[in-house]
Amino acid sequence: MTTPTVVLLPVWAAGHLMSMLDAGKRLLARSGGALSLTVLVMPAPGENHRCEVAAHIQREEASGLDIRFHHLPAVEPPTDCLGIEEFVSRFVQLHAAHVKAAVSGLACPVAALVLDFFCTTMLDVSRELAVPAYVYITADAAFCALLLRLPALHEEVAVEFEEMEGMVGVPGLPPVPPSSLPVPVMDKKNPNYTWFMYHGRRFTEAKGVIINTVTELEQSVLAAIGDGWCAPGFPAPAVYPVGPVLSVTPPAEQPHECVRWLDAQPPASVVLLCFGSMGFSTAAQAHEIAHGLERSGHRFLWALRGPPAAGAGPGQPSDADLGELLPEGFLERTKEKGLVWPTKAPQKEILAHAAVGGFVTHGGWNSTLESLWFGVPMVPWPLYAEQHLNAFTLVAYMGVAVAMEVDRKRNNFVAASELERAVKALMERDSEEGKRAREKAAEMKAACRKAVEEGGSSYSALGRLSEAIIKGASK
Ligand SMILES: COc1cc(-c2[o+]c3cc(O)cc([O-])c3cc2O[C@@H]2O[C@H](CO)[C@H](O)[C@H](O)[C@H]2O)cc(OC)c1O
Ligand SMILES: O=c1ccn([C@@H]2O[C@H](COP(=O)(O)OP(=O)(O)O)[C@@H](O)[C@H]2O)c(=O)[nH]1
Repeated sequence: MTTPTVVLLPVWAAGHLMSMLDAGKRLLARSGGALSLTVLVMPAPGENHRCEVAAHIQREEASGLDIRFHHLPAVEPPTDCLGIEEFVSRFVQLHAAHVKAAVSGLACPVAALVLDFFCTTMLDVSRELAVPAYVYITADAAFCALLLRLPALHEEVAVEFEEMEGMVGVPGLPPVPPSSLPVPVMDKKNPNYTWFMYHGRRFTEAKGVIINTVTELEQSVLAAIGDGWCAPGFPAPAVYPVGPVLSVTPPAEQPHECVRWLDAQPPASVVLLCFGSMGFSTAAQAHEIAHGLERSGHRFLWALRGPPAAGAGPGQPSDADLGELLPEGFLERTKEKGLVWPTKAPQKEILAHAAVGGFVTHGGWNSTLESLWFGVPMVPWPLYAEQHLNAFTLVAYMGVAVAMEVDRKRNNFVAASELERAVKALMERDSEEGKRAREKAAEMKAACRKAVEEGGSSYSALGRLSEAIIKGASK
């Protein structure tokens, strides 16, 4: 009989697709040849994403691993969506018939369907085809716990969360300030919110949730999910914390200009500022950052992107026009101390460099895991998606970051004085706050590395997952 296959259904966003593919490859290796991998590829909406996805797939196909890519037919994207979560969820839903046809048409037995958390509408397909389904969470366990809890929270809190008295209870987490909830949760009237509730409710129908996190990082939250505390009255999903799932590639033969600059800096002296694939600064905000950095006196590597160009999509920052974005004379005054990089930077290579001692980050989950993998403490500056929740957990729960005041009502504005304070608190040897975050980040670096080694927590979770899938396939 042919090897049973695990079918992955990722969404096209790089931070989702790559994470899921890497998790799938680890599962493949852990199954010892008992499973193969099939990836269903939805044609990404938008030329940019299509090219990015094609490049990733080309690289994977050249790797010689037992992965088959099955390209689904294109569908007409919905045109009346109010936000990204609604768009992604509805766009995925329109692929139901194609996913069903693709899965039922596979020549080998299908052991499991693994769905990105935006794809829970496909749980109907898995039920119709009697294929066990798992949900893959590209973010942390705290995000998973909140989504599981959201339908009940919705009933308990009649007003907008911002208007409620007190804190939000999420099992396993310290009380969460309403101002730290993810963007789509901040407006109950928006379909994005309804979709988040929908996905959270449907997580309980899956055989299990696979989370890109590490047990040692989120022990109490993972226990709360697994014990059914997040959605009482519904089946508790089996939990598989398999992270950190990151693709850390060997350094390039020709070191990048950022890396060459770092080579000339003292150990742990540089603060990196980088804001994910969608983050950008207006000129007003860039001025505040520049003044804050200059006044902090610390060395910096700043990946600066500008607002999307006319005609570009909302999630596509432009390469920075430094003359337009930075204060007069800033580059000249700081040329001995800093580098401003005006386009996408090689973030993982930078974080791996011994000269980097701190990271001001938008707090996307992949960036967070990369920072912890290299033991770099953070100052979170949340911008979009679930990043405000991440910022809270990094500071108040995991203890690996120093807090910074971000004005959510003013487009996540940070004043120069506040950035200066946070950078000093993070970087200075005699700062108690910084010392705590540095020690905890170093501890988590060790925990992350141990987790993926033989016998480690994530290695074991992957083993349990592989066994559960193989057992399900043989039924
Ligand atoms: C988690 O909830 C949200 C996710 C996203 C989101 O959307 C998205 C759309 C694209 O077209 C391209 C992307 O790269 C992309 C990425 C993305 O999520 C990122 O996922 C990471 C792993 O989960 C990480 O946690 C980051 O913080 C996310 O930005 C968008 C969104 O609202 C804007 C969400 O609520
Ligand atoms: O200038 C940049 C910005 C981002 N990234 C990478 O893009 C990913 C961002 O993922 P994350 O989940 O942090 O945030 P998102 O961009 O999805 O919001 C991470 O792997 C980063 O290393 C990068 O290499 N250079």
